[in-house]
Amino acid sequence: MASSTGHPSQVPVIDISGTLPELEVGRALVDAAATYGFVYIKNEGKDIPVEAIDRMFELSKQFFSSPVEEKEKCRITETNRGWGGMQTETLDVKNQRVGDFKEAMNIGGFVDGKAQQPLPASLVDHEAEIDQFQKYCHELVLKVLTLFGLGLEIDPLAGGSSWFATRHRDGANPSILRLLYYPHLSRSDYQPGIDIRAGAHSDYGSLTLLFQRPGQPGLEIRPPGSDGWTPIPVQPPTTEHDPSPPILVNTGDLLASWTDNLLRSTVHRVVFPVEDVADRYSIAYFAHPVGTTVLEAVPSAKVREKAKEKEAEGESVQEREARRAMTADEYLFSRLKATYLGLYGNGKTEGKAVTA
Ligand SMILES: O=C(O)CCC(=O)C(=O)O
Ligand SMILES: [Fe+2]
Repeated sequence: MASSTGHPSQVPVIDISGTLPELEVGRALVDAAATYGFVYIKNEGKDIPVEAIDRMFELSKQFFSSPVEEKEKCRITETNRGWGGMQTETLDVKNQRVGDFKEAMNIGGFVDGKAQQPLPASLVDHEAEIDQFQKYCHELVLKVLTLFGLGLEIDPLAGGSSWFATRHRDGANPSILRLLYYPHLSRSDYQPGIDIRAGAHSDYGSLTLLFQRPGQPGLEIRPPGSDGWTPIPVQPPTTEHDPSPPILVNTGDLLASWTDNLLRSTVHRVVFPVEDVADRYSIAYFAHPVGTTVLEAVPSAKVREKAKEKEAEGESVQEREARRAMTADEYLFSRLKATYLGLYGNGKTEGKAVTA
C-alpha cells in the first residue's frame, strides 16, 4: 500500500457565500473538481449555521457513547439505514486484512419530519434537529450543483445552471446523512500497514459533504494521476480562524460518469495519524439525484469535449448509450451489486459501504 507523500494538499478553499462573482466561483469549483475531485467550502456559518454543525456532532457523540444494546436495536439493514459497529465494514475489500476501525450510523431522508427507520433512544427526541440538518445539507448540495452548472456553462435552453439541481430537488432519492466515529487506538496496539480507519474507496453518489472537527485529522486522497496519498488537513491555511472548519465537498462516481469524467471521483481513505491521540468524529452527507433521473448527456460543451476523449480512449457508442439510458437508481444498484454482493443475497455480511 502506498504511504502518504506528506506533500501539502493543493485542494483549494472556495468562498461560495456570495462575496465573489458567481460565474468565477462556479468555474473555480469545476476546476477543483476536475483536478482533485475535492474542494473545501469556506465555512463562516452562512450556508449552515455553525451551531447546527456543532449540535450534530454533540448528538453524534451522545449516540456513539450510548450502550451497545441501544445501537443494536437499529443495526443496518439492506435499506442502508442504521448502525454498523467496529470493523463490520471493509471499504477496500481487495486490500484490507481487517475491517475499518469505525462505527457508522446512516440516517436516510425524513418524511413530514419523521425518520423512516428506527432511531435509537439517544436520537429519537432530536428528530426535528436531524431533519433540519439534512435540509441544510440538501440546500448546500443544490447550491454547489447550481454553481457547477454555471461553471460548466450548461446550455440555457436546456435548463442552464439549474440543470443538475432540478434533478436532485424533488422526489425520492437515497441520500444519506452518516455519523462516523473512529475511536483512537493506542500505539502499542496499532499494526502499521494493516490497521486503517476507512479503507481506500470512492463515493458512489453525486456529491458528498464532509464535516470534520479541529484536531481530528486522518483523511487522505489519491489525486488523479498520482499513486501517493495526500493528507487533507481539517483546517487548511487561511481557514484556521474561521468559526468552523471548511466543509469538504467531493464528487462521487455517479457525477463523474455523468460528466464523462470531467469532474473526478477521487479515491480517499482515513488513516490513524502518526500522533494519534484523539478519537475522530466526522459527518458525511451523501447526495444522490432523484432515483428516476435518466443520466442523459450533460448539455455542456466542456462535457462534450470530454466525451470525445472517452471515445478516443475506446468507449464504444453502445457502451456510452447504455450508460446514458440508465436511471440514477439503476446506476446505484448496479454499483452495489457489483461491489457489495453481501447485501444482495450471497450470504456475506461485510462490505456494506453502500453510501460510499
Ligand atoms: O470520515 C471521513 O473523513 C471520510 C468518510 C468517508 O469517506 C465515507 O464514509 O465515505
Ligand atoms: Fe468516502
